This record gives sequence, C-alpha cells and structure tokens, in this order.
Amino acid sequence: MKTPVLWVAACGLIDADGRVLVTQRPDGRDHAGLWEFPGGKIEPGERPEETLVRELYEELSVEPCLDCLEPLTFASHAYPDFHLIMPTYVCRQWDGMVRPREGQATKWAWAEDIVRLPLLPADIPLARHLAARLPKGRRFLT
Ligand SMILES: Nc1nc2c([nH]c(=O)n2[C@H]2C[C@H](O)[C@@H](COP(=O)(O)OP(=O)(O)OP(=O)(O)O)O2)c(=O)[nH]1
Repeated sequence: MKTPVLWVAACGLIDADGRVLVTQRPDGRDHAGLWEFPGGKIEPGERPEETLVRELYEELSVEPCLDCLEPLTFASHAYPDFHLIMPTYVCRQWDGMVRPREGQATKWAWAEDIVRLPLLPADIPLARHLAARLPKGRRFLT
C-alpha cells in the first residue's frame, strides 16, 4: 500500500536581531519534546500562506500579512506512516507579540543554535538552510 502524503506549511519567524522562533512539541502529541517551526496541516482548499496565517494566530497569537511570507524551500521527508511535503517560508514582519497559546515552549534561536537543537527529523535540513540565511556570531556581540 502506498504511504499517504501529508501537506504541512511551516514558517521561520525571524526577529530584528536575526534569531528564528522554534517551538517544542508538547506532551501528548507525536514527536513530543522535539523542536519545530510554527505551522500545521494545510486544510483542503487552503493555500499554504493561508494555513500559516491561521496557524500562527492559533498557536502564537501573531498575524503575518500574506505578503510578508517569503517562500524559502520545502521539506520532503518519509516518516513511517506518511510522506511529509512541507513548504517552508520565512517572515520578518507580523502583528502582535508572540504568546504561545497551546502550552508549547518557544525559543528565539541564533543560527548557531538551531542546528544543534533536537529537531523533528524533517526539519534538520531546513534548519541548515535557514541558518545560512541568518547573521552569524551575533550572540557574541552583545
Ligand atoms: N507544524 C510543523 N509540523 C511539522 C514540522 N516538521 C515536521 O516534520 N512536522 C510534522 C509533524 C506532524 O506530523 C505534522 C504537522 O502536524 P501538526 O500537528 O503541527 O499540525 P496541526 O497543528 O494542523 O495538527 P492537529 O493538531 O490539527 O493534528 O508535520 C514543523 O516544522 N512544523
């Protein structure tokens, strides 16, 4: 039997210092304890950008405008039960303050740090890709 394909959208929110927001999957969900980028499943009829506007508000209370979502790359990863395709964006402008609404831990991570976190397997190449876009060594300047 073929493995189903799961479409998910994810986003690296990048702050003014050049750090990216990562969130930790809470207890009770698959991959609990691992870190990921905010986002979620693309619902039928939804564009990935619309998914992100919906999910970022539901998860974190922030509202990116559609035009602020810049496509970065995508993940294509075989999990045991499904194949994940995950268009991934970056966003540097949004309305509201990050307030986690689902009990998840969050962290603003420097480029050097995101690649060292225990990430969801599909996110490991994404983190490298994203880190290449962030300023290096900034944490040593402050
Ligand atoms: N949101 C998100 N999901 C990811 C990432 N990397 C990765 O492998 N996934 C996987 C984990 C899940 O199996 C799936 C997305 O599920 P989800 O649980 O975040 O989606 P959702 O918010 O729509 O979930 P649900 O509660 O409605 O089931 O994609 C990532 O960086 N962000």
